[in-house]
Amino acid sequence: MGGRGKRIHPLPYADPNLPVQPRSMDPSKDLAAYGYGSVAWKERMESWKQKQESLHQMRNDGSGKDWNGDNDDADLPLMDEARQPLSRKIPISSSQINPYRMVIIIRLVVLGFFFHYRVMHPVHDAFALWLISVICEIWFAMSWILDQFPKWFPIERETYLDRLSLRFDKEGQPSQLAPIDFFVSTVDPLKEPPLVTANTVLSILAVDYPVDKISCYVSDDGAAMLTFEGLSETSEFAKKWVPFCKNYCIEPRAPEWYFQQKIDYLKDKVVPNFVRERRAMKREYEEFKVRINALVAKAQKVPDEGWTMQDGTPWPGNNVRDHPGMIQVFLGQSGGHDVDGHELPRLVYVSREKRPGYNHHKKAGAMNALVRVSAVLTNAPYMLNLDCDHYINNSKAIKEAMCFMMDPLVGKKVCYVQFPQRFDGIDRHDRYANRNVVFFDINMKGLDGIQGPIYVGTGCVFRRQALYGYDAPKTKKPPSRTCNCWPKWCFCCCCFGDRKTKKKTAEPKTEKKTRLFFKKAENQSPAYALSDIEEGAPGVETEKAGIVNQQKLEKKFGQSSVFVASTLLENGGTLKIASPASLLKEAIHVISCGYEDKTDWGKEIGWIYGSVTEDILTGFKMHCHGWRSIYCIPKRPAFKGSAPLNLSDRLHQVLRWALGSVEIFFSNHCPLWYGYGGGLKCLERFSYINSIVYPFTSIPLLAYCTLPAICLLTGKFITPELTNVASLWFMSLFICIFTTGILEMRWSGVAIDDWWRNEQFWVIGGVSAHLFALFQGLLKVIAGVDTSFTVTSKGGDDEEFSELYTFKWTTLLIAPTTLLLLNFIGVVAGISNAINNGYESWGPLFGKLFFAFWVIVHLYPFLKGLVGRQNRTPTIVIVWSILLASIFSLLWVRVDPFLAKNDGPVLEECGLDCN
Ligand SMILES: O=c1ccn([C@@H]2O[C@H](COP(=O)(O)OP(=O)(O)O[C@H]3O[C@H](CO)[C@@H](O)[C@H](O)[C@H]3O)[C@@H](O)[C@H]2O)c(=O)[nH]1
Ligand SMILES: [Mn+2]
Repeated sequence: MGGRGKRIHPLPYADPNLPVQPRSMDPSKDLAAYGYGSVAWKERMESWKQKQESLHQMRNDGSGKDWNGDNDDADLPLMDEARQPLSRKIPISSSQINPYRMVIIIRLVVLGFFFHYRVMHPVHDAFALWLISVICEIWFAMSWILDQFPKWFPIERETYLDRLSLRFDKEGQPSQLAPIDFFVSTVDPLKEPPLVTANTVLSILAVDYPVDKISCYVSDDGAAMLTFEGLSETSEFAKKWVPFCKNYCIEPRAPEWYFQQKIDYLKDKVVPNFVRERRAMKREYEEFKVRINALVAKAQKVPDEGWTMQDGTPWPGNNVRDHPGMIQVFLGQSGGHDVDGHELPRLVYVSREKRPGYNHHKKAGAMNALVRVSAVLTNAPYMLNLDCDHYINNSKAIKEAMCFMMDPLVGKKVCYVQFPQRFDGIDRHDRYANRNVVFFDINMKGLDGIQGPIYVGTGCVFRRQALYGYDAPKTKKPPSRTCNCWPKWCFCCCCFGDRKTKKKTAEPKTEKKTRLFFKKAENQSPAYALSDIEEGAPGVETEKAGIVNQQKLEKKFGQSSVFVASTLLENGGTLKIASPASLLKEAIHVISCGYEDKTDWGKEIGWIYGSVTEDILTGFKMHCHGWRSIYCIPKRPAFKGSAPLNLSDRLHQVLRWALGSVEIFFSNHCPLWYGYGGGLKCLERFSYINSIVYPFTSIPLLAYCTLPAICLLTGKFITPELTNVASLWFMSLFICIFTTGILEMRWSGVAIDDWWRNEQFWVIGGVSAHLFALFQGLLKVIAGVDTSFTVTSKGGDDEEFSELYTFKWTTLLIAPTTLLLLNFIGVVAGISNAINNGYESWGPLFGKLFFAFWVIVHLYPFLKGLVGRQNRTPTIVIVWSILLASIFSLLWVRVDPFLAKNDGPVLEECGLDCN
């Protein structure tokens, strides 16, 4: 991990010859955006209101002025439908958002008075309790502020797919939609079943987009022949599946989920052949599934001599930690057509080289390898990355993204379009808040009104140029990288041509389809020397300048002229003169493990290294470069994935996320210090800070959850006896907290149970996984213990929810279990004590019991998970009966184990010095 000294990189590539755009920072605009209640803010509100009105008018008379908020003064003349903006911002209605904002302000004021009271009124006979609780409360208040204010300007968006097709995809004309490369990452075929990956790949190949514009790259970090063979089977099955999807417009286009739908599949279907074809296809899919199962069964036991491929050669990836890079192209122009004779999208298997002694950077490293391979082979200007279990659920998803990316006005500044993560197969009550609804439907909408949502690792369409570490273009004039402003050596880039010309001149395939392409490590060298690229570029001077430039770029992007040349093509396209075989050779070169040495990969370019939550870091970097991102929520969820169902797996996932945040906190990319003076907006920074400091909240949370038990056991409390004024502040604070919650649910449409699950899991995760993450993170910083990326298993499709009830013991369970026990004991002790001491002691007890109750209800789903299903009812009954039994027995015997006398030598017993 880099030192903390080098934090700010004002202009990382200040090379005069490079098309670096100065950052688009407009201080006046930024101030206006964040000075709540200031004059500027009021003006902004006014102009917004005016805009709303004119917008309304425009809708009514159907004129097409650009009203996409980002370009206030862009004057598009009134034009026909095809020239209208492709998307629109929909602010939350003021009747919903204004009360919400008002309550937030009130809450802030009340909080001030609350703390004034708390600080001025220490509890003298329980000073430690008071001090700890006040510190915790201050911390909670601060984390509330970090979480709350990025939700000040929530927005939603609407896309116009019909306008997109009118403009770029007219019928009867060659489509002008931009090409896109799909990335799928997989690592362990046992935890991530090949059938799951196959479904994802099939949903990509069948997506509703021109075939010649899409390519699918699958990264196999496990170098598993099972994955490879699974993909080979998948490519064969795709020849039947893809035309079926397209002919009958079915959704979703992942067969497993399509056939599993419990809806009337004949609804809206009018083609007479459909029923017959569907039946046949279902059969085909079942046969395919069995073939995959057979592969999986075969892969259970590794033969002594390792795996052998069908042609008899040994599988190059037999040693997972030490193997060459492998690439295999399935389908595509020369890989056979579908059963209707149409072309299929390219499907590329990629397993990057692994050697001992190299840091492979987990998923981020895999993604960067794909960025380079795809740049060499297809170089689409956009790419979409998906985890192997996240299939395309809405075949129009890519078009949705293009409504932003290809919009001439909004698009240029957009680095990525993030879709919310949605899940299948979660238990109805979503016990462990797997759906994360609060995050995806509240926080992310809030961020979209500022600088855009954070990147969540999957379901995200990127602009390739934004991943290359460039600053965002200025608002007014989007950059045009035409060749006349470039040194001559770049001329050859222009003859790379775009895909369409390439398609026509495609060369005969030289590789036999079944042969896997890989190369031994010893003689890895660039397949293209600089001279190849410069062929035909006249002029010694310019040539020299070109070489210098080229060298600079190679220092940044690595030693591949083909790759470097590809980075200069803003609109994509590849080298026309090269044969597929030589391109594959180059592709092997760019996935070799030494390739990234001494380059900017993972530091400034591509997916950023240094954290197991590479996603936060990667998005953060782009926002620092002044890009904005877009949050797109189509009616039909764009992508769907799976989530860990049982308690232990879920806690481990949350542990990894929290650990990733702690890693970022201690890295030089910590949002608290990094990137000032760049393009990162203030509230956006708040949100990033929130997303990396939250594991630290686990410490005050743990303390706060222990307090009620201690209070009950000792008979002390964290506040002195409340005066009327004081209880007024307490009450108002409670009411404010409650109302913000309610109003938030109202504008976002999140249901109360989702919201409540989120609260519960915040406590459960907080006192277990986040706490551990903190320790592991510190261990990493102090002792250099490396962190690992444990993938979650993407369950099978066996018995429904059986996963939910599996119980696996892990140390993560200790802290919450102890808390639960302590609070139960506290309740028992408190009640029995009150009974012993007569009527007047019930009043103060009430507050403490409420406090303990708060802890117990938050941990309730945890208790359920602990208890499991087999003896679900009995065990809970047992727990409760133990509780009640002890209360009554204590009452009966009238002994009090915790209080010897009424006025308290208890303090020594609990170990707290409360004075
Ligand atoms: O060395 C590795 C480790 C993981 N992966 C892939 O990373 C993805 C995510 O792994 P998963 O176990 O499903 O993690 P989740 O917690 O479910 O994933 C969320 O959180 C991750 C960050 O921790 C993000 O990378 C993911 O995109 C996001 O969906 C999977 O496709 C893996 O195949 C690799 O390619 N190489
Ligand atoms: Mn996952």
